[in-house]
Amino acid sequence: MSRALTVTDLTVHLGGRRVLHNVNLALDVGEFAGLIGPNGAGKTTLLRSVLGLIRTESGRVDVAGRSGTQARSRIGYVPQRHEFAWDFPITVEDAVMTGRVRRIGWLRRPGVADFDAVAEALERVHMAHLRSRPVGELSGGQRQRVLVARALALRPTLLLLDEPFTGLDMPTQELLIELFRELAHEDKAVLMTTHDLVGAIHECSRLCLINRTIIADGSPVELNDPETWMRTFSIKATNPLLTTLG
Ligand SMILES: Nc1ncnc2c1ncn2[C@@H]1O[C@H](COP(=O)(O)OP(=O)(O)OP(=O)(O)O)[C@@H](O)[C@H]1O
Repeated sequence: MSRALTVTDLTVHLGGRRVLHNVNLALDVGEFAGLIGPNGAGKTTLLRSVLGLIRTESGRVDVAGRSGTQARSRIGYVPQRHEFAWDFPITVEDAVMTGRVRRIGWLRRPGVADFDAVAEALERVHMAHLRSRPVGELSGGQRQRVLVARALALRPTLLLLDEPFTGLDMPTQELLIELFRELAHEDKAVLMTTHDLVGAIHECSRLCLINRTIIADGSPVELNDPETWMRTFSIKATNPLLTTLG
């Protein structure tokens, strides 16, 4: 099993406040991990730090044994849906091709390999038949599938997903969860933030509980101590969430 991601002693300050403190996390190819924590816990900040989009105070990020720009070229990122410019007048195929820009270079034209990667990514999310549709005409579920295809077009080693199920109906959630599991079984590691705790416990092979730092990390079965969940979410022992999670 090869290591896809290593985060070592990562500390991040934003707006003069410490948002992440000494975060340590390691993920192997084959793992489908859920990054779980309350609002403001630093989940998105951690993903954006791994992507190199946020200046870190200290610490180190390695992707597939590399750091810096080389490492980032191995990451596929699915941002929250509202972060994409859906009113931009481009087709589904063009939107997915933007995922290849780092590989193609800003001023070059896409080649055969790029069109192949885009076609394959669209097939995987069942969107090939809509490749010529303007992105502004898509439903929420279709938009989410475009974002996933855009990340896959890069053929990444590590896939980072920021709340991919928000506002999706059950069939679309099922299609995506099945895809994420398959991708992990192939040659990737998948790290997903989610507020769907029950779903994460059922679907993820690993859970990373975070509240500014990693509170606990293990398989859903290993994380059976209510104290851990109480610390992560700052809740009392009587909170119904603990009963729901079993
Ligand atoms: N650009 C910024 N400048 C200052 N503070 C920021 C900035 N971005 C995020 N923060 C703060 O960092 C903390 C972590 O935010 P982040 O979005 O990473 O949390 P999260 O766990 O993803 O939350 P949620 O579940 O609500 O999406 C929050 O307190 C937030 O207000």
